[in-house]
Amino acid sequence: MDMDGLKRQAAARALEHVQDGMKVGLGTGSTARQFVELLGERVAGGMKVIGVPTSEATRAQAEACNIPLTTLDEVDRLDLTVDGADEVDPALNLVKGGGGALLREKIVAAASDRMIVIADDTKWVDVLGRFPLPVEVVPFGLAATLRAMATAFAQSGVSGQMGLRKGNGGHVFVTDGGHWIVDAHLGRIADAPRLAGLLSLIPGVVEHGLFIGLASTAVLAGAQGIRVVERR
Ligand SMILES: O=C(CO)[C@H](O)[C@H](O)COP(=O)(O)O
Repeated sequence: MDMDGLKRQAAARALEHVQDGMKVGLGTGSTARQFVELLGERVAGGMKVIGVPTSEATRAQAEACNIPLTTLDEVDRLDLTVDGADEVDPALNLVKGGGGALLREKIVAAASDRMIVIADDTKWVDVLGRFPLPVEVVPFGLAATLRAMATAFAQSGVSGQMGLRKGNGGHVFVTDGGHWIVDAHLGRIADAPRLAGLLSLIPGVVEHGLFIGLASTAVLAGAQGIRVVERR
């Protein structure tokens, strides 16, 4: 089966957890896209749910699928968020933000009673860090923020190149929130919670792509079938 087929399988399994009347966070990326498409089919069939999208791209897709939407200004908690990830480790800590939506993704996940991560099984890693860590920053004072990030890396025992993410045409990639993203090539993050805490202390860092203790379930689709991992 091709990658899209695996992503769809994971999305379909997560859909089994969506019940009538739920408020659902809608993730971003190619795997979350499969979930939104399948949810749209359920809505067309009469299921009553209300979604909160984690990006403008997901909002556009959900609207096209006629999924009713709301915001976190209008509802308090969400029952469930279903989102993809760039990496998942055995503690269900994640690297996210490959699609640049990490800030809204984390806000929505943190407002949810449960987060189910859906992915093909290439995203499963023993230790986070093979995928470059996205860090959303404000443009003002970028050099100072990069220096502070390098210090945070050293204090948590990692190092590596940092690069400002470029989008189409080589222009700086701008997030839905109007910020920039620095991708940090760290290789191996032995203590992800510590690094997450240190990055959160830096004034110019808006948010980082380490999702610690947010995911409760991972649904991983591979050639051998689907594996469901619950956080202990
Ligand atoms: O964090 C994300 C977007 O900010 C995505 O969930 C992550 O990049 C995985 O994307 P895909 O499902 O396309 O592999």
